[in-house]
Amino acid sequence: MKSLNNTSQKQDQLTANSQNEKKQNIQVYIRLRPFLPHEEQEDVVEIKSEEKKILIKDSLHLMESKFDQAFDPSQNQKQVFENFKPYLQDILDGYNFTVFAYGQTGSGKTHTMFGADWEYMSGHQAYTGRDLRVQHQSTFFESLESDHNFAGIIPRTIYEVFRQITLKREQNPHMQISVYVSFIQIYNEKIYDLLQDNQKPVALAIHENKQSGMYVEGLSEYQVAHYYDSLQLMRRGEKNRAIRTTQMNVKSSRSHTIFQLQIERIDDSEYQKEKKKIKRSKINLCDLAGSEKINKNEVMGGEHFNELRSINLSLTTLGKVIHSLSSNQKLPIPYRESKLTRILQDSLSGNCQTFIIANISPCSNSLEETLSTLKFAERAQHITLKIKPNEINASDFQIVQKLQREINYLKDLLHMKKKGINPNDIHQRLLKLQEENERLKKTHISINEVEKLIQENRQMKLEITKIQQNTVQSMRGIFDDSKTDKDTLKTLAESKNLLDQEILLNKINQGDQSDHFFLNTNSSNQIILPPIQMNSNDNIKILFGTSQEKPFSSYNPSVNSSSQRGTFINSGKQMMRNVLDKKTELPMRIRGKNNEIKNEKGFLEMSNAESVRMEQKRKEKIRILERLNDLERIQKHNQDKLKRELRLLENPNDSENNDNYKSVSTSSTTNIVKASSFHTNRLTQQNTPLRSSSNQLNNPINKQLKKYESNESKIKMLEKRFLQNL
Ligand SMILES: Nc1ncnc2c1ncn2[C@@H]1O[C@H](COP(=O)(O)OP(=O)(O)OP(=O)(O)O)[C@@H](O)[C@H]1O
Repeated sequence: MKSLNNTSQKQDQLTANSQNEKKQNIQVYIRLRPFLPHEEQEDVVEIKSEEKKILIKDSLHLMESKFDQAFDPSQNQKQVFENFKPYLQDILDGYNFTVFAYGQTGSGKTHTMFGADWEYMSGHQAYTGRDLRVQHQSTFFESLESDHNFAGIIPRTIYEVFRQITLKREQNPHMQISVYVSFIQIYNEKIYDLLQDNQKPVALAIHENKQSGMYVEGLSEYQVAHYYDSLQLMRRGEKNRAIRTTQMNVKSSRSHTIFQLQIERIDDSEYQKEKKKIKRSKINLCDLAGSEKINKNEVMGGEHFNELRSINLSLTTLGKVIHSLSSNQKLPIPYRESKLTRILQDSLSGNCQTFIIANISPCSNSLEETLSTLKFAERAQHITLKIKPNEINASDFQIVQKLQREINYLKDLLHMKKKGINPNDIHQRLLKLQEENERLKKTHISINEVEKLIQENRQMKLEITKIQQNTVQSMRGIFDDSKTDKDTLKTLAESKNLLDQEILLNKINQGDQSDHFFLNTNSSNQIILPPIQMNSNDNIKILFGTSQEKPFSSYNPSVNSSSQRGTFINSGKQMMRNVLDKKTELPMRIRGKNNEIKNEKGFLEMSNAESVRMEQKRKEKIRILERLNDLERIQKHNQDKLKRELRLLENPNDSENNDNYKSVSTSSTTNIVKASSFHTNRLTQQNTPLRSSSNQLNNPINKQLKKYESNESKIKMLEKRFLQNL
């Protein structure tokens, strides 16, 4: 099969309208997947890839259709991607790019977009060998150049974008290019962020504005510096995706997903400074949920039925939108009837180079669905899009942002007025609150001694935390100094306890600086433990650095020879340190209402094992904090008692304070002296008994002190129990 392998061919299809504007039809590619092992091999669908045609022939149908490309089952992932590659050359010039995979359930959409399914393949005859699987998997991570069969369009597009960025930077070092990744899921007609905590899914809303077109409010956008970060985010999202086993597919995607890359490019060179331009492009890579007929004979749960209804609603709307856009009559376009069409509105009718991959199955029992997919694909071919680069002046951008802020401020004022609140009132209230705070602070100073005690308690709390940490370390530390580094690594790989793994890695980090142990590192500064140590996928420790510290800043995807690669590899220990320090954060921004952007720190998972470890740590932290809160409550109770005591001493005639004081025979001054000496004693040597004149036992202060001491011992007991429980 010949692919569209050069830019000139592509240019033929584009009609220059104005200087940078081009007209282009939606490009439609057909991909026929191979028969799966359990499927009966029949000869009803044929692909003539040279002629870009598909032929359907069975007893009832005979039909031939031509598309922009037609891929037969022998064509691998790399060959398919080669057809998109030339279009990605424009991506840094501000052109938008969308690919979506459409087709019946089980027709190969996820395979095409993401890549081969490792888990499923491991059970496959041809891929049962664990070593072979591991080998393929690491190929997938290491270099897409040499992987032909596994990685799909999404990883290959990311790789290509970063390759383009490297080339652009080589040409112009003043070029500032930022890449942001987000990952959306549309499930049951609700939009979710696949990169946020999947335990608490929050449905997000879509908005539109002139600056950025359609956008999802609250969606996280992670800033990534290279291919590996983006790939990790892709895998994190994949894990959070809704899937189900259906009659047609063991792992059927029940949601539409859109993996987004936003690229912002600013030329910062001197001669550009006056008229600095920002070029922005958006890449949407969509894996649609598969169309599936409701089978009357299948017992289907309510949830499954709802999924199907939502999937069918959005796919029917997509069909209607395509029909309206491709027809000559001016029909209303029902974008708003589903979330999918609303999000894809820009890609379907606006300023975007759009590609549809129509996936089909070779089986005769899927023929009806195949024909419906082909009908959809034929219509989509007729849609023409006007494409131009997204470019704005940097100064315009700043002005727009400032205006946006002002608008928001005015909106807030309006909102307050509507609610009957005078903004001046709010200011007054704020001032009063500040005054009140000042007053409270002063009162606080007058009970200085008590403050000291509080300080002491804080110190105690710190010590408790320290003890806890030491206990955790000593209880969990399993490493043995006499072990060789190789043994240490072996223990690490075999260890089921993730915390043990971390401690061991820390030991390696902090330990002997000479190269006693051997770590495999590849071209991309990944660390791979030797295969003999692999018991499960989790033991393959492939660790990634992140953009902030740039541990892998010398990463250059364009370099292929292994000798050149060798020069990139730092010391393995150094890299481990990079990974184990708090380097798991990426800059992240979240789009708010009215296109405001909030900058935050985002977390990037290292691996499945890593994420489990993080979760364990989080739970541990919560548990410890809860315990500490308990302790703090008891301490506070004691402090309050002491405060009351002190107040009483300062003002002994205050009858409200305590009736017991009426019976105190000694003078108030004496008591004050005693109380202060107690506090001083508490601060220096806790167990020094209080010396007083006569009726020690009857003295109410002593009674209180006794109570305090008994509470103290209670606290100690609690601490002890707490530490034992750890
Ligand atoms: N080109 C291909 N080569 C080899 N195997 C393939 C190919 N396309 C699909 N498959 C296999 O077919 C099965 C179904 O594919 P996949 O899950 O990608 O379908 P899908 O269209 O995404 O389904 P759904 O809509 O239900 O999620 C998988 O086991 C996949 O590995």
